[in-house]
Amino acid sequence: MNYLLLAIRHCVSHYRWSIIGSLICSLLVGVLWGANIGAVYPFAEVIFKGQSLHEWAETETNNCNEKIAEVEAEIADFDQKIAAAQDPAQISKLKASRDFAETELKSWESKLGNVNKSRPYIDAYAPHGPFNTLLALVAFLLVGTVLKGIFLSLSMMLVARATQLTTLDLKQQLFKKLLEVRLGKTHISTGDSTSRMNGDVASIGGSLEILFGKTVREPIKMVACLAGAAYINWRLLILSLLIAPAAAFVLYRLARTIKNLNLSQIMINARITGFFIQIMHGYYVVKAYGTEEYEQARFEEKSRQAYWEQVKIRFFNSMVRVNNEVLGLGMVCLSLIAGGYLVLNKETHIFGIPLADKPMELGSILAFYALLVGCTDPLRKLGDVFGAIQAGIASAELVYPLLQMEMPISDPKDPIPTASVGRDITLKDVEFCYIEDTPVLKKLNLTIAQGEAIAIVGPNGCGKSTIINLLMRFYDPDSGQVLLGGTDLRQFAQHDLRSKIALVTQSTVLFDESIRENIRYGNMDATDEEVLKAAKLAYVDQFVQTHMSDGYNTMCGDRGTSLSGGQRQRISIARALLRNPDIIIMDEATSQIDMDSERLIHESLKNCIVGRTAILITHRASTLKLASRIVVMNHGQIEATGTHEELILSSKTYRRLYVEDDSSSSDSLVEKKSAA
Ligand SMILES: Nc1ncnc2c1ncn2[C@@H]1O[C@H](COP(=O)(O)OP(=O)(O)OP(=O)(O)O)[C@@H](O)[C@H]1O
Repeated sequence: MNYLLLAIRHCVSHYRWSIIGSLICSLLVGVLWGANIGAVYPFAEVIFKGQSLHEWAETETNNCNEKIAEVEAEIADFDQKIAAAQDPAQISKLKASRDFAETELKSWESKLGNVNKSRPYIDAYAPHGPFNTLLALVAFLLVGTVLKGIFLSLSMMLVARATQLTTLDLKQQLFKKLLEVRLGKTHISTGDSTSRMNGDVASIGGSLEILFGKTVREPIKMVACLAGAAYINWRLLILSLLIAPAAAFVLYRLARTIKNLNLSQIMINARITGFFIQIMHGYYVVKAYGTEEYEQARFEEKSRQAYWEQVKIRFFNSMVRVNNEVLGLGMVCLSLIAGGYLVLNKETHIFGIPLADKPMELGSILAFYALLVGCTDPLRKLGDVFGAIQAGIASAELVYPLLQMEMPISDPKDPIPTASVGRDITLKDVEFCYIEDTPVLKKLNLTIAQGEAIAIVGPNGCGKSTIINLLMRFYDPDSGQVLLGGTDLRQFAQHDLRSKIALVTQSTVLFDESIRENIRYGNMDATDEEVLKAAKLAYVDQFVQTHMSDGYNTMCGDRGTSLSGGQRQRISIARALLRNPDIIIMDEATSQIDMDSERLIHESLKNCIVGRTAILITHRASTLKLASRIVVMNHGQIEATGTHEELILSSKTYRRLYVEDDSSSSDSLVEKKSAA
């Protein structure tokens, strides 16, 4: 419950007036519910005795006075007998009977007091004649029900406002957190993130709505009924509630089981979501390799697990309902037996246990039963929502630890502005591994002077992109330092650092927005003219004018899939150019550019890197030519540094990658690399 309490606290502290308003409305609903059921008492009195309220009050007053006189006489009799008695045992028995008569006297006096209090109102307002009284009661029931409906609706609206706004806040916080904590070595899968954001937040919102709605309203209704029943006969009520502790224990055990089942269900659903997203992304691979049936079978296996968990949850939820219905029925049965015995035999005791001060009348026992039956409806409704609350508790146990997760990559308290340092980059004794004991970078040292353009080459998996990950501070090194202008990157605010860098990655990521907006992503403040200028420089304009019917408004599709690989890369280069960065990083940024465009784009890249620190990870000879220095990496270390000519002589890895084929052909270089 702890984590759900955080959601409750948020809801109450941020939307307190809605919650207070809903509580007041719920209270009124409860009172009206009890009052409507309590109306059975005068209704029964009128129907069974054919009296108006005036006559009833008259009869009650006379009846009470008679009873008071009778009991007073009894007490006086007991006093005489006690005074005359010798045997201590008999005296104590007489005293006990006298005490009981005293209680009965008080009860009649209290009833007389109540009747006397209500008489002025009955005299002033109550209708005359039994039928008119009946009509007034029916009108009271109708008005009560309409008012109850109005307050119920108000309460539901106010609760919905508070809980939906809390859900919205939670989504915002979670979105912000997911943007932060997926950096570094924290592994949060897409399936888990999606599941937390959609299913779990909605489940928390749903259980808050129930908690502030039904779980407040229904118990108030129950309390109103129990209070009415206690007013009629509290001893009989306690007897009726004897079954409650056992039912509460069963409920407690069921709660734990349902919560654990919900946790496991959420995990399975997250795996299904992750699997589904993966298959949708790899749709054409599935089709091309004809693995539909295989994937269908995998999907079915995962879905079946979820199905079984769901069946178990449904079973235990139904047990809650059964438990609550047994509790409700048990209460009514116990009171039926005991109350029936008292009324039929005009008794006040069962097995010597006093259950009533005076013999119960038909009207009061009927009202008592009606009030107990009035408790069973809220009990049943609470049983129905119990499972949803347990699901909310389980979801909160997954969402809140994520929200409280420390940022794996954090900003310093007093960040140094990047404007105050140079743009030279140094990697000093950098060691890094993604998985423990599997080093990717090993004591790596590299310096890139301000304004220098270097190319990094090396076989697949040697750690080139990992250097970029550290430069962008997507990860921090395990040991050693990455420095900008001599200052450790950890001393800068991440936003400030990244604002100085433009990154073009091999797998271009475009959003399902227009081409214009995808370019503008590089600088959200750029004007349309600036966007167009960058687009022209990156040769986006060329294909937009000839191929795109909607021009720059053409939508790029889900992850840019409506465009070709080369078109996507050009857009991402335009995006980088628009950023006007101090440092430019190109990770295989031109691998999909066609031969025609290659020369033109390289002209624009050449202009782009002038005066900037540039890091080019490339397999293309033409891009290599843009660099003043080439760094050769192998097994997470720098093997050699130099110009193309120097490296041919000094580096075995470089020779293996670039010289054994015709180095003037960019195509052959790419092929050679792909085979590596
Ligand atoms: N997120 C990750 N989790 C675990 N291991 C990773 C992760 N990213 C990369 N690696 C591993 O780190 C090593 C270096 O990867 P990196 O992407 O830096 O290589 P690269 O030189 O850029 O390769 P390529 O030329 O193929 O792009 C590889 O062995 C890779 O499997």
